[in-house]
Amino acid sequence: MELSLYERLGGSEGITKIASDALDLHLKHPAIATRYSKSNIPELKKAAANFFIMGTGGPNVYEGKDMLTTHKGMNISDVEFNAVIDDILQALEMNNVGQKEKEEVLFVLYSMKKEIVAV
Ligand code: HEM
Repeated sequence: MELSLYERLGGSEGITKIASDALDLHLKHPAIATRYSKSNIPELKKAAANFFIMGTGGPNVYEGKDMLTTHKGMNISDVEFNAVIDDILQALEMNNVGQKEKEEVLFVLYSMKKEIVAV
């Protein structure tokens, strides 16, 4: 049987590193950096890691809000959504994640677009 995406991304440790790298890239990304100017970055990194741990088939450790509630009223654009996805793909590459796993993550991220953009 194939291992879960969670396991193939390096489990909780691997995903925590990927989420942290992705957030660091967001903070340097001109299209989206200001969105996080009031955020508690360590807390947000933890929430992002836990969300991905749960969403890839790991333990159910996420205690944050659902994606629609989180992003409602933020008026997020397509450009911003693409910027977030670019950063996450770059973080996956920085952590030597394989092509198949990158494609699976991209698919999961893209499927959440309708709960995030212009909601
Ligand atoms: C598939 C794409 C995305 C995913 C999976 C995602 C995921 C998350 C998660 C898990 C949280 C934490 C919620 C909580 O702690 O309750 C969050 C918060 C947030 N997200 Fe997203 N997000 C995505 C796209 C975006 C985009 C495109 C933007 C705008 C550039 C954005 C801006 C924010 C902001 C500003 C917060 C709140 C930060 C805070 O409370 O300090 N997100 N997101």
